[in-house]
Amino acid sequence: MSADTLSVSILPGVGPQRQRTLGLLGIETIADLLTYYPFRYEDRNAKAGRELADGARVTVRVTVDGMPGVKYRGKRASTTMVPVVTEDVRRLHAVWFNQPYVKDQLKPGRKMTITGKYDAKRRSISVAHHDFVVAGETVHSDRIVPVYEVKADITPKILRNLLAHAVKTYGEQVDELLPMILRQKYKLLDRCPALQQIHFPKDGEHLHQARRRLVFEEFFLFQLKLQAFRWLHRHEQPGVSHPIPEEALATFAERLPFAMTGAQRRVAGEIVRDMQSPVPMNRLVQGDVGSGKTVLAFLALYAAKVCGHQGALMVPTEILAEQHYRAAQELLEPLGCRVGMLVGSQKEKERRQVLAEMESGDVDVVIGTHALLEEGVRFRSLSVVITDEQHRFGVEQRSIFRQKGHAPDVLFMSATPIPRTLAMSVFGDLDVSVVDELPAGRQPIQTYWITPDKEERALRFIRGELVKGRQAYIVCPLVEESEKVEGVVNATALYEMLKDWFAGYEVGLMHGKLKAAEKEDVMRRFTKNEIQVLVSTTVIEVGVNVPNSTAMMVYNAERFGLAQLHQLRGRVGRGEHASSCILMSKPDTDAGLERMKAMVATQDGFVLAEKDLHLRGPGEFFGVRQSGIPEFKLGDLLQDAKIMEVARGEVQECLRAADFWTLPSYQPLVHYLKREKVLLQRAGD
Ligand SMILES: Nc1ncnc2c1ncn2[C@@H]1O[C@H](COP(=O)(O)OP(=O)(O)OP(=O)(O)O)[C@@H](O)[C@H]1O
Repeated sequence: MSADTLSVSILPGVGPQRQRTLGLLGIETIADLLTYYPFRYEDRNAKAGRELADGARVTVRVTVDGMPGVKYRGKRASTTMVPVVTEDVRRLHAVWFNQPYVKDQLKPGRKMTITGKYDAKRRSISVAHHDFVVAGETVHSDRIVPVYEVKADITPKILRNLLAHAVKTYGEQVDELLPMILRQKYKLLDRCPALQQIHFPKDGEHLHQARRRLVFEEFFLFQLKLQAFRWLHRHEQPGVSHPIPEEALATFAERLPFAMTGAQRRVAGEIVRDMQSPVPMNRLVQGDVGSGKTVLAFLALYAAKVCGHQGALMVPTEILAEQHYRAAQELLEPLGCRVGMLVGSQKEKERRQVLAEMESGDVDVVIGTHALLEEGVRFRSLSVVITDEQHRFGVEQRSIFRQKGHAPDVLFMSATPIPRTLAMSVFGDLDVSVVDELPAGRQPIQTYWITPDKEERALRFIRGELVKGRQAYIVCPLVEESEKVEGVVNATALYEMLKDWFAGYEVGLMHGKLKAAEKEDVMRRFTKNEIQVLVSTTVIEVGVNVPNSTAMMVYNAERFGLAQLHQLRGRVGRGEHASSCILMSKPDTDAGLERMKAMVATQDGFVLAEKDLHLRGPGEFFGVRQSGIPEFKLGDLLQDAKIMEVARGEVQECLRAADFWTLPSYQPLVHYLKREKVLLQRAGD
């Protein structure tokens, strides 16, 4: 068995309790542990007293130079202070907060290495970490020290011990995935020394080399998954060719209550061309919020039916499935398409019926959630698969979905503008269409940023919209009181308050903790204008479409990222009426302030995404749900963009080689693809 699959429970000192905590940190196997990377490093190489900079976190070697004193403030708070002298004879004070017990160890003449923040005015260091020097021994802190996220009984020290043991015992046994030829070409460390150095770096240069190797590996494997998926897709001939008659397209366009925009027509043309070809389609449709992507998805589903096949649309939430189901029924049923829906919360009887209809071909189009991926879900002849907000479904899931048809055409829809600087390397495997035009007649959304003292004025403004017959969303970060965070509004309390405020109108409450049926009911009533004000958490952020809503107010707007605010704002301005978005916040950071300003300044999702990326860095930008891209453990898409480019090119080369799937040196990669379910194992493999 390779170390990749061994459980951490084989490590000394890991009993059931620690194993559980490790599990909470996402560490189950030895491989998980070895790739549990530090989130930062501290340079604990000792500095001389004269090199200390005010406010900096520093490490110095000192000798205790007097008696320690402890002052108590109240029952628990204490300050322990002792005079010390540095090796270059500067006198300072070392200070410990709330650790009175260190006093006993601070004997005059004792040598130690302390790390902490230096205050030049007081000439003191508030100690966060100390190590006493035992005669003749080198101190462990005199180097670059990794800092990990830890939890409960897994302290930094325990984690480090486990890592030391794992690296030593199993480091040699972890699978080396990168082919030798690439390691040589780019002078990359082997995997074992790289893991050793990333956790226990000898110095800055070793750390740099370790990181370079592991980031390359991470990006390479990411690209491999993407591109192998596409490769298989293309080579699994024959795909389905859809000879869509011109008249069918014309009929579809006539049924629409509006004329398509130029951008919609262009993208529709690209989709139709892909579908006509026997090479399976693999296309991403990117479009800003409200640009009208849904109709393009429906067109593809309809085209499948016209050609005698079936189409499926998979969306991330039941709210969306329900919304698209209703819209698809309205548009497609008069065109002779039978539409079905499959979601997790359906009653067994309903579910069985729709499953039977899908298998027999009694439904042509199915809209659903993850439930579509389950075993036992079968189609008579699935030829088009569409996933909305594709990033929420990994390659593995796409692969499972694809197996339910015979090399079906695949279309991804995304409302997340991925900054152009990154799109190339991240969507390296897809053809991309951009719906870069909003439907005619849309009025710009007026965005206001206000401070909380203007809350009443804003609510009065919203009432004004209701009087005009419009509807409103009021969004806040938390669901209920129990999650209480100082100064942050929760939906349940806000709902209670606003019911009175908007007396005479129906106020609804929506959040992720409601039962599926309740959510559906609230959403249906809001869509029908039986509810005028919807108080909600961010569950409404993706795709919800109620064009009569013209006002949105966001409480604690500082708690949301730019991309998320943009998505939220996109829930209004979807019809002919002028709309407004009021962001209420008192940002306490510069970045928060910048976000508010950016939201007021522009409505262009691409501009905002670029800004967000630079304000927060890719880690956080891509970490949020609305992102677009998986999180990387180590790689940083901005800083390491070059490595991603190179990895992408190398993967292309590998896959181009005729013998990729059989050559022994690539076998570890082929096994990796099987393990990751990109390459589904066939019986007998
Ligand atoms: N060409 C058009 N002319 C007028 N209205 C349109 C046009 N295309 C779409 N619409 C309408 O615009 C609204 C938004 O469209 P849709 O829901 O498809 O947006 P979307 O691109 O999916 O946005 P989001 O990503 O925010 O969900 C819908 O009410 C839709 O009926």
